[in-house]
Amino acid sequence: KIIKNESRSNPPGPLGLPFIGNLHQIDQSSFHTSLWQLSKTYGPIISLRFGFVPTIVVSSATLAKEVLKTQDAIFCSRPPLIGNQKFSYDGLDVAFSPYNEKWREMRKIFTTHLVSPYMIQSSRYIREDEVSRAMDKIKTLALSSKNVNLSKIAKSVTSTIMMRVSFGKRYQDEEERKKVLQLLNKLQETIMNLYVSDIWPGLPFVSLVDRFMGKMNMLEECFQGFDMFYQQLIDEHLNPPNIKSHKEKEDIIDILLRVMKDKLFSLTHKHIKAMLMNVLVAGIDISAAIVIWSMTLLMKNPKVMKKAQEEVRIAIGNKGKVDEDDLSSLTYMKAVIKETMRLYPPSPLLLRETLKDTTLHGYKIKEKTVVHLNAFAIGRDLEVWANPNDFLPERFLGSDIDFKGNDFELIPFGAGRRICPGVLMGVVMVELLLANLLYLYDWGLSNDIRKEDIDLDALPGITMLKRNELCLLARVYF
Ligand code: HEM
Repeated sequence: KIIKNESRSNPPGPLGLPFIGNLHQIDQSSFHTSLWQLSKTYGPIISLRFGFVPTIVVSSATLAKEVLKTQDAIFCSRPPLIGNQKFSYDGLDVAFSPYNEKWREMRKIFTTHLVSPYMIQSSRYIREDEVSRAMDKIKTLALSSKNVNLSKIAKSVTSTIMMRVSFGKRYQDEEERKKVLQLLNKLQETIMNLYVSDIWPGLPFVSLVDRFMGKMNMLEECFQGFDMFYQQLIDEHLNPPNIKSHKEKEDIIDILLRVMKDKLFSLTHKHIKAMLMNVLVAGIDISAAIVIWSMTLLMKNPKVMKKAQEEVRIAIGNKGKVDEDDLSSLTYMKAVIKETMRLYPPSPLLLRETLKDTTLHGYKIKEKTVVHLNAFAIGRDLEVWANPNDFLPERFLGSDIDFKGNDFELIPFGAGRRICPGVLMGVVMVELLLANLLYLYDWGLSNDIRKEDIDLDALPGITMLKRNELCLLARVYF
């Protein structure tokens, strides 16, 4: 009788096996789609068990509101997974830290110093400069009828911008920037690894198994690569070389070292490195992913492409480039970006952990339950979206729905206490790059490819990146 009562108070879900739970029912290479499929069978709240770890998956806007607003104070922590712990210097950062006083301090530093409106304004010249350099590169390719690898270009732009903003120098040395991009790819891969220690915490020898399987080495190697890179940059900032020629305005490392010196917060170099990790991981891949998915969907929907190009070309006239001041007038392009993030939210799953026992949708949820909010599934929820599989930016015209954390059917940046603090910085970078691509060039496919052939496959990882690079032909319009 007791067992029956207990099972009724748990959210529904597929029956698991002893010891492994539901691990065998999930496709790790496409975690969010796998969870989405399960939600179609079991409903907007499912309970799963990965090894010993109780997990729930939330896949409707109504329940997302309950989790991210009504009960945000209970659902606002993050689970201490092996990979996240490693890359956050054991939770010294903002993104992976559990919810506690220290996190509040770090988040305050992040929002008031690193991604504040002032910081966004003062780094504007960097974004405009980098986007304009990328447009010149595309022009050269266009004039010689060579393919433009937009995936490469988008990552190159977002990485150069974020590295200039963070470290105060422009990485002309391709090798060094490529090394950082490679480390970021490795991070995406290692962080998605299944660690035995995460699945069966508390069992003896689990960490030895992870070690034996080479996973810890991979993690350590990637982490050390970043750590050495950051340390070198911090040292350079503490003992700057005499030649000041390349020094830009105050960068993120300068700011954090200043905060450390002012002793307002008890910062160490490790805290600084953990925050740099957040800036790079969040700023580079995610912003590039949005631009690449937008261009992919525009290529597959030529009418939408035409409308977006007409808008920007009429708004900008013969000026020759789109500046950040011009972005506010590009209503249709902004709708294109929203629609892209509805279908391809670059962080498809928001990861949370409960701080105490609670009740959700009539079900009992225990303290330290891992929670996946499936933004991907919510963006395709038939209850809230008409024709969810169609790419229709028009649905956002004249609609108040935004991604600022108040509309729970569209949560590419999350919501509540843990909402992305970098929204403004990310969005302006995405809009500036996309607007210039649409304004300056007409885009086409090589002869042997039809628009139907462009695939929509995604790579596994915490960021949903397009698996195959998007290569297009550009024709100079201006
Ligand atoms: C443009 C694209 C971006 C998207 C779509 C995005 C998305 C997200 C999402 C979904 C979360 C988790 C929110 C939650 O759990 O509710 C997040 C957190 C975070 N993002 Fe972003 N992000 C973007 C850009 C940036 C940028 C440019 C930065 C920094 C420079 C940044 C820094 C962070 C940090 C530090 C967190 C952790 C917040 C916390 O846990 O308190 N993001 N982001």
